[in-house]
Amino acid sequence: MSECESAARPDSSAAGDVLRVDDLQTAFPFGDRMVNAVDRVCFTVGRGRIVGLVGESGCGKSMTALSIMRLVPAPGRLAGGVIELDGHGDIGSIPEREMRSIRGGDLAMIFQDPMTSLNPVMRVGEQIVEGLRFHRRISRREARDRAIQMLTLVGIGDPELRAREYPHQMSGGMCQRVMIAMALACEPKVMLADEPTTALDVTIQAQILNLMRDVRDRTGTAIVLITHDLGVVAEMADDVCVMYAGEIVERAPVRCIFREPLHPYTIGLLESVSIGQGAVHRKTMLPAISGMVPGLGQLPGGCRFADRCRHATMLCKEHRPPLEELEPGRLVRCWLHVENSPMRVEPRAEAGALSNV
Ligand SMILES: Nc1ncnc2c1ncn2[C@@H]1O[C@H](COP(=O)(O)OP(=O)(O)OP(=O)(O)O)[C@@H](O)[C@H]1O
Repeated sequence: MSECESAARPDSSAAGDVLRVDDLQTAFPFGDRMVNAVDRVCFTVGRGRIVGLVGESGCGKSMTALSIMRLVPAPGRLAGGVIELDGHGDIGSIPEREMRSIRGGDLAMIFQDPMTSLNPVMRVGEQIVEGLRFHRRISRREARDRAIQMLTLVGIGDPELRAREYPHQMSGGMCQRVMIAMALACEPKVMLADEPTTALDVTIQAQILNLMRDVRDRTGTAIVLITHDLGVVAEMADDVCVMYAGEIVERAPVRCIFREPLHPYTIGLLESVSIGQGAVHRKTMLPAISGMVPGLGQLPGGCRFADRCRHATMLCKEHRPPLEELEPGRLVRCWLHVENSPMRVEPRAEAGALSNV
């Protein structure tokens, strides 16, 4: 059994999990060995829930999503674990041919740059129609009606006219809406969204986030939202997975992450932003956490955050902490919170004590 297989699901379990990722490992060659860029990652996503994957650049967020899509770039490869998608079983081990019918169907992904998904030489309406015809047995006419319906759903005015345009005739925000329309056309059970608003200006960003939440409410599609932006997480996510150097270091309902973060890395991330009046703002003065995420060649044997953590002891440097379940849906990978650890502190006292990471 994996270290988190027995751990309780986040709050989502009541709604029924549509995605269960367990012990996911994705490896890349480094010198003469394989190193896990995604290391034993576990989380679940309930129907209609939004799970935020957060962490600095290089923490393994995108690679986790690409692994779930089975799109790991060579020479990387899935090295272990289970990816259970509702109605399909473990999609980590099915033949590629079968996977192709799931990608863009029950499992969709949108990227930061819509141009990675949109075909520049095909009219956008036609692109949605093509996706629908590949995944669903419907006539061209039905597919065309559905494409217009989807463009309307994502807030594109004059959809009949817009459907005949090419991506280069549209703004970045419009293209992102088209990509979301494409991703949602087949009513996926899960949509993986990798920094979907990072490239957009603030007003459009808010519109796209509202749109995603609205679509989730209307369709019940579950969303895995990848971002380095805690403001987006605070606004959108139900549950949060904080990633560091390929591992999940904290997993909790969103309110716990903001009110009572436990992992020194989560606390450091929160200290690099200020939260007020319901919004999260980036501070300009910091960085609150000095140092950098270790590269694949320098992953330490013990706690991967130890070199940047002011609480680190020899125990942390030499031994990898387990992902400890403190209460259902609340998990943390830090010796400060492991039962019987000599470093253990009481969670509530510690939230204040650690405020200065
Ligand atoms: N094609 C590749 N070959 C080798 N290593 C890779 C490759 N792609 C990613 N990695 C490594 O995998 C790790 C995780 O990268 P990943 O892109 O998933 O991080 P991320 O958290 O999504 O960061 P960002 O927000 O910058 O995309 C990093 O150490 C990165 O260097």
